[in-house]
Amino acid sequence: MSAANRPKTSLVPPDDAVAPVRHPEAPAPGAPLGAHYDQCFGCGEGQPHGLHLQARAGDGVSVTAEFTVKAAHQGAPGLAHGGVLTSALDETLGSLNWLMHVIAVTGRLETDFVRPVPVDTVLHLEARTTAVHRRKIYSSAVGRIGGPDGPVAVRADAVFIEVKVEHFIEHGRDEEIQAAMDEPDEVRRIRAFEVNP
Ligand SMILES: CCCCC/C=C\C/C=C\C/C=C\C/C=C\CCCC(=O)SCCNC(=O)CCNC(=O)[C@H](O)C(C)(C)COP(=O)(O)OP(=O)(O)OC[C@H]1O[C@@H](n2cnc3c(N)ncnc32)[C@H](O)[C@@H]1OP(=O)(O)O
Repeated sequence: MSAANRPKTSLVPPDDAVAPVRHPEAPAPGAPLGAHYDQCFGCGEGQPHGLHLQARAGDGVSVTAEFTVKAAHQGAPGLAHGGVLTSALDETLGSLNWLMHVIAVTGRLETDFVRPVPVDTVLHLEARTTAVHRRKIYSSAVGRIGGPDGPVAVRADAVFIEVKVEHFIEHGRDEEIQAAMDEPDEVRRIRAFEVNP
């Protein structure tokens, strides 16, 4: 069966899924994770059009992040675009894989929009990995408004799929791949993940 015809993977882990394992060298709870790629739309500091999300490690395999909705993120007048909020959730969920020293891409992501999010609102994001099954990583996130304990405005469930570094080298545009390979920090970061405990 081709990948395009495969039935959607359930967002509920199978019975023989296992608990996620925090890597011994993962940043301590409270420490910032830093950007995984300077030009990333979600977290890259060098990306002028990006969301500039900065995730911090939590306990176990969990993270927190804040995202301020700007005027450039509107869908309806004065309200955040749902796709932008989903991007913020995707990035926050994606950063969880860093705590396990696993390189993974989003396979499936489902968002519930619970409350409208006005411009200038700070979205307080929290995400956690709940289970791992072979290459599949199951994670969930919520975004609250009005403070870290405020009401939930968005929530999402996702399945990430573990990939090798070669995934990016094979599929990425040569120009950007070459530039990333010329960055010693980027290469060190990504190569460190190839050796798992
Ligand atoms: C030294 C140079 C460095 C260069 C790189 C530099 C930096 C890169 C660093 C980090 C970047 C990492 C991540 C980015 C982080 C955050 C950004 C947010 C995350 C994203 O925004 S990321 C972009 C959007 N994302 C994609 O661009 C994926 C496109 N897609 C594919 O590339 C393939 O489709 C793939 C790889 C997903 C699977 O392909 P495949 O052939 O490897 O795997 P296969 O088919 O064998 O499936 C194996 C098992 O996964 C299940 N499975 C497969 N596909 C699924 C799906 N869609 N949903 C649910 N489950 C799925 C199967 O059901 C099976 O499950 P089971 O084991 O139970 O049978």
